[in-house]
Amino acid sequence: MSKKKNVRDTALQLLETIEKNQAYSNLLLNSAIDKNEISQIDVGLLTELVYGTLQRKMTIDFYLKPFIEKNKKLQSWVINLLRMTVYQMVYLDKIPERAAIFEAVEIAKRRGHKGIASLVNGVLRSIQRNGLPSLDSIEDPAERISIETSHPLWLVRRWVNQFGVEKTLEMCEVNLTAPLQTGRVNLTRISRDECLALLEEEGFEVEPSPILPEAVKCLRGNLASSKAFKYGLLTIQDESSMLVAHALGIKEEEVILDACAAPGGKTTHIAEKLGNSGKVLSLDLHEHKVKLISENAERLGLENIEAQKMDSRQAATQFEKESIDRVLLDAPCSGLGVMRRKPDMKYTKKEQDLSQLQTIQLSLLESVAPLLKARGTLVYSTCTVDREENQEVIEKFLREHPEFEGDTTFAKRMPEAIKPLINGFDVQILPQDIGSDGFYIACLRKKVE
Ligand SMILES: C[S@@+](CC[C@H](N)C(=O)[O-])C[C@H]1O[C@@H](n2cnc3c(N)ncnc32)[C@H](O)[C@@H]1O
Repeated sequence: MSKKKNVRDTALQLLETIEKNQAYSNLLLNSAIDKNEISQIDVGLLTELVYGTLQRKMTIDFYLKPFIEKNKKLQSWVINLLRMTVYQMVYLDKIPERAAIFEAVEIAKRRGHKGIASLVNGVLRSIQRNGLPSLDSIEDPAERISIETSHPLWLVRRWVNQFGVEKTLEMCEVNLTAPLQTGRVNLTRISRDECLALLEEEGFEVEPSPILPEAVKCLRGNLASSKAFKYGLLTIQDESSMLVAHALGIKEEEVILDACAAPGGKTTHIAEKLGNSGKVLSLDLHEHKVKLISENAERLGLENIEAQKMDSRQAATQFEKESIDRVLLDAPCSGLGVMRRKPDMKYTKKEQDLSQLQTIQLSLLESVAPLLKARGTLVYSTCTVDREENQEVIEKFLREHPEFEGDTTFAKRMPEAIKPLINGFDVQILPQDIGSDGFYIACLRKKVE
């Protein structure tokens, strides 16, 4: 049997690669786990060390600031080692502080030399002895939230402007928690109760969601490894994403266009709601992603999906005008609503990214709008929580397109838990609202001319 790597060495290596190459933490972590380099019992700790250190990076850097300022030439691996160890000392109850410090000093000896090991030991012992500096000295509320919850200041200021201090703090705090996995039962093949029973038989701890009739919450286990998933009875999907197919108000036999469809989470839900009748035209820009839509359709036994590679900004030239009953534009976006799942995103996103995205979002809407039949429904959605990509896009689109209006009947199609959040014909769900990802949905209708 090959010798397994030390879990903290591996975590440190991943933290460095993520920082240097701006690599995605989830992909790197999965690949390290798949390579089977660390022992199975260390998988949980590796995930905790990498995600936790990333999640709390700005707070930890505040604690480490005096030491880093005093030792300006510290190499990046030493800083990451200190971060990872402070994370264990402050946030992980199960690891005794002295054990965390001992492991850090051993790594410093292995990777550096005696001098570095002694510096690491000195910094960590000093924190252990003197405690952490207080955040009370930070007077500005946005700066305080930024350091306390480890979110970039530009983003916190933006959110404070849009949602106020209280909601921003709540959102940032929820972003630090681990998300619950949810699944969508394929009701064309099995009832939710039957699916729950199958999952329980396999040892999963699951319960029905009180929000949507097809949703299940997974409290223990990874649904991706279940037989229900393998045999196409289940899709892993956040509940906020499931709302989209409800917003569309689908009727059997209709033709629905999903303009940004990969990997097919919403396309397959729409196809299920069509009861395998009608047709879903599913487009995506990238060939390899289109393949994912087809694979998911096949796994779920859905035969009413036509997936094809297309730049949907050209869709108006590829399909007949007014030929589609309902259109979904689940637009490419900044993903600020799913930060819980991708902590590295907090440090790589730039404010200017948001306005560039608005241009793309508007041109996609522009292109799909003529394809819709009169009285047809157009749903625009994103997994972000920013006005510039959400309400502003819809306001601009409606200003340019008098043939469209907000569809206020949309509220009737939404579950009770969402109704208080609805603002006429759109809804901005924040991650703290119903325990889902942050998500935006607007529902428009084409008028009869
Ligand atoms: C938010 S994701 C879609 C998620 C998908 N609706 C689901 O539920 O699984 C946005 C998708 O838009 C695709 N995309 C971006 N620009 C596009 C374009 N111009 N035309 C078509 N697809 C595009 C991306 O490749 C990405 O897969």
